[in-house]
Amino acid sequence: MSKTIVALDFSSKEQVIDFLNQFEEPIYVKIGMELTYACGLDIVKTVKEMGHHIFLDLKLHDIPNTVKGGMKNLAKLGVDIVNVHCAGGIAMMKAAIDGLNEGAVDGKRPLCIGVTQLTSTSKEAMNEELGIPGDVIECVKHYAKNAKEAGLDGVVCSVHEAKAIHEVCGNDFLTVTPGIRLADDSKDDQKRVATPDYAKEQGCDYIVVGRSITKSQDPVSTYNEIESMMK
Ligand SMILES: O=c1ccn([C@@H]2O[C@H](COP(=O)(O)O)[C@@H](O)[C@H]2O)c(=O)[nH]1
Repeated sequence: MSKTIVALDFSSKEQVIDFLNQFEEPIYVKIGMELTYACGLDIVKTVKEMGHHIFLDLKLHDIPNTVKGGMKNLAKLGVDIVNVHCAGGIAMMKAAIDGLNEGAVDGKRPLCIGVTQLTSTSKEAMNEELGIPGDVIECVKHYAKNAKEAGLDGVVCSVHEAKAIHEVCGNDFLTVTPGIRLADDSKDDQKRVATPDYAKEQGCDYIVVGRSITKSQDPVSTYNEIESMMK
């Protein structure tokens, strides 16, 4: 199984098909808000039929009953991973798992992971704008422990927190890490970034890579380069 999840941040089905047609083997992809809001959930079926593994990144965050109902319907799509915001709390995360179990296809529910602090959030923004004191790593570890208590399978965090999360939640608890950049890449809107080599060193289970691959002159060779750093 590949360790690199490619973020399909496109706005049309045609762009997605053109992009994926460049790859000879199935890859792991992430379908997020941009694509879902442009194409609807039908895009999941299209990408699944092309044979790719899917992380459906819709980051649910609502009252427990609503999240449970939403997850029940998402589970029926047969995707591999879904997610919620840890900030929704333990009861909400437990409800997400209940909904996924109710909607499970052939008794198998998607993995569910919790977003801790977005990789676009700096310590300063977390302290001053969000009103959460302390270091990012402390908040991320706290959210990860809540996610584990709720029965989630792992969290979304930056590479810089992955090792600490495995120490407190165990090595089986998944760390899925966006904010990945090659050494010469622009950080764009990301703040807590790292290279694929460093992600490997820190024991990240999966890395999520968007623009470094999708905007590359040669997406397949960039993908292969990144994937080889994770092996
Ligand atoms: O904390 C988070 C959670 C999700 N993301 C998503 O990952 C990709 C990253 O894209 P890049 O182009 O590689 O920056 C994007 O789809 C985000 O929605 C994240 O970056 N950070």
